[in-house]
Amino acid sequence: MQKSNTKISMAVIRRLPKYRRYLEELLDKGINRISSRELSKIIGFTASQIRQDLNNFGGFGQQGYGYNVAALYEEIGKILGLDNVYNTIIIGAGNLGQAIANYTNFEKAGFIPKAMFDINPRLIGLKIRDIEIMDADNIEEYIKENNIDIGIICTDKEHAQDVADKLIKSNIKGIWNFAPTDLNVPEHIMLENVHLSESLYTLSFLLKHNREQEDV
Ligand SMILES: NC(=O)c1ccc[n+]([C@@H]2O[C@H](COP(=O)([O-])OP(=O)(O)OC[C@H]3O[C@@H](n4cnc5c(N)ncnc54)[C@H](O)[C@@H]3O)[C@@H](O)[C@H]2O)c1
Repeated sequence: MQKSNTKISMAVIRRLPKYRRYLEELLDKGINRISSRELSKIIGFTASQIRQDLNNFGGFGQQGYGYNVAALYEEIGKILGLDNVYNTIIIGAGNLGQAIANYTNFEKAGFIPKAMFDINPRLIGLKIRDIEIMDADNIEEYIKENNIDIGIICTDKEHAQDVADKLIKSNIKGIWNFAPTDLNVPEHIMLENVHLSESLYTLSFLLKHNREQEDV
């Protein structure tokens, strides 16, 4: 029973992949039923936080029984849209772009890498696994002809906004941005940033101040 999740806070949504990861581990161990208290022990959120989070989506637990791990895992996957398949392209076929192209688990989760794009003539025409690196001049045409949902930006930060503008013009739906810059995108484009250096500098702070990390 899934309620509309339009009003769910981003804080809750950002916890869902973690729930799903722990539930997958439980399934791998053959555990099919878990109480919010037991889940709390392994995941680190309080039991009431867990109940509150999952109630947002209609609640999957039953008093005295707890949660059915497989059902909850599947439902969270659906809420996250992981029952869909997404066509993706990677723009910037350098170190990071190639690493992402080589990481087959994204593909297994339904994020299909259809092509890569670069401006470097030495890269154009090469393949990473079976994914061809194409000339960045052809991005817009390719997106329109191949029903691409997500553009993954792996260029340097100086070119990232130009690339984003091209993606937006071609009616891309989502952008996964790895360049360390804040992109300007219209509201209808879903944008998710991965700023690795910010995470590293947070670790630096934690080391310097010897503070334990807290989940918010
Ligand atoms: N490699 C990492 O682990 C890492 C870590 C943190 C952040 N990042 C960020 O990710 C991005 C990529 O890093 P990298 O190490 O892969 O860099 P890289 O220099 O190896 O690759 C960048 C690629 O983007 C291409 N490019 C530049 N402008 C382009 C355009 N307009 N269209 C298409 N391709 C274009 C370049 O030719 C190059 O091949 C950078 O913004 C970097 O700051 C990378």
